[in-house]
Amino acid sequence: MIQTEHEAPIRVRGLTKRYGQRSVLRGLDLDVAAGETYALLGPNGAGKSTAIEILEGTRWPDTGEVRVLGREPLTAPRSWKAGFGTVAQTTGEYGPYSPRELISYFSRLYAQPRGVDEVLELVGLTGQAQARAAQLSGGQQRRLDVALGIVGRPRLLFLDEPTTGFDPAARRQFWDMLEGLSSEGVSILLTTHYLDEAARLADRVGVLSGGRIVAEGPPAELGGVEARTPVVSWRDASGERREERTHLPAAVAARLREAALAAGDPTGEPAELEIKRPGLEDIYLELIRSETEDAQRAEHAKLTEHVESGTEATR
Ligand SMILES: Nc1ncnc2c1ncn2[C@@H]1O[C@H](COP(=O)(O)OP(=O)(O)OP(=O)(O)O)[C@@H](O)[C@H]1O
Repeated sequence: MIQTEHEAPIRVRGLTKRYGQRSVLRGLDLDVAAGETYALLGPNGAGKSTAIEILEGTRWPDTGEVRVLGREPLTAPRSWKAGFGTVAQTTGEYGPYSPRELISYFSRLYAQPRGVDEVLELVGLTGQAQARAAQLSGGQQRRLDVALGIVGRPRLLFLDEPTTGFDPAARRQFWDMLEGLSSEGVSILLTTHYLDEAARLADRVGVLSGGRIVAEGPPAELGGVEARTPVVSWRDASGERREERTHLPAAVAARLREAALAAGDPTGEPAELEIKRPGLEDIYLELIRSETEDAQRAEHAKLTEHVESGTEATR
């Protein structure tokens, strides 16, 4: 079926994937809208690369519905691949060629490629255009991966941990480039372990844990209002570290000051007072922690049930 005007570039329903006995995706639902940047987050081994490889048509799913640019990846014609660009987790092997030669070569595979100089400029490799790709630094090779991913003017871009190995200035330059692509209407599905990267780039983030998206939303809203409750912490008179979650941190600080004054401290300054608002990283870590605990409890309950039913059977 051809993509309808209103069909999202990525639509996934109930996707499952096992490697042998290990169930990696257990009913993944995912939508990425036209022009949207979506960051897929999750701990090592959560299945992010597996999901992306299935979307790109390089890995078989077990069950579920997957549509990318209006096609099922496994039955799509070769021309479908020209609609998206991909930057895999590992850097390509570029042999003895230079970035200019490689970009020029890859550009011939597409109907309306970007100009070679434009691509070099976009990824910040103009100065290394003639160098041997194999001799570029790790971060520069990664930029070359990106260059080859965008040369075909894709409508959709898959980026699997694209800025690993970038220095801070290169990351910022890369973010600007992605924002430029996004403003041209390119949809982006990104995986990253850098939460600041997700917060800066993504319209929405999704947390993959236990084979499913367990939380999803704009970076500033993930986890809901409760998860963002400020935490006031201080050290009390006995030296113990205390903390209080509150939507009124100034009121708590004022109360602590009153108490310190009343206790005879003329400064009224609570020891080591801090007010912290949980950021995306704190919220993400808390989500993963509670999901892992839930999964361990479920596993434990299953095991106990199994042992008990075995005991019953031997009676
Ligand atoms: N070809 C394969 N055969 C068997 N197991 C695999 C294969 N590819 C991945 N796995 C396993 O599937 C799980 C998910 O791997 P995947 O690479 O999709 O995770 P990820 O979320 O991308 O991890 P990371 O953040 O470390 O890149 C891991 O436990 C991994 O060992």
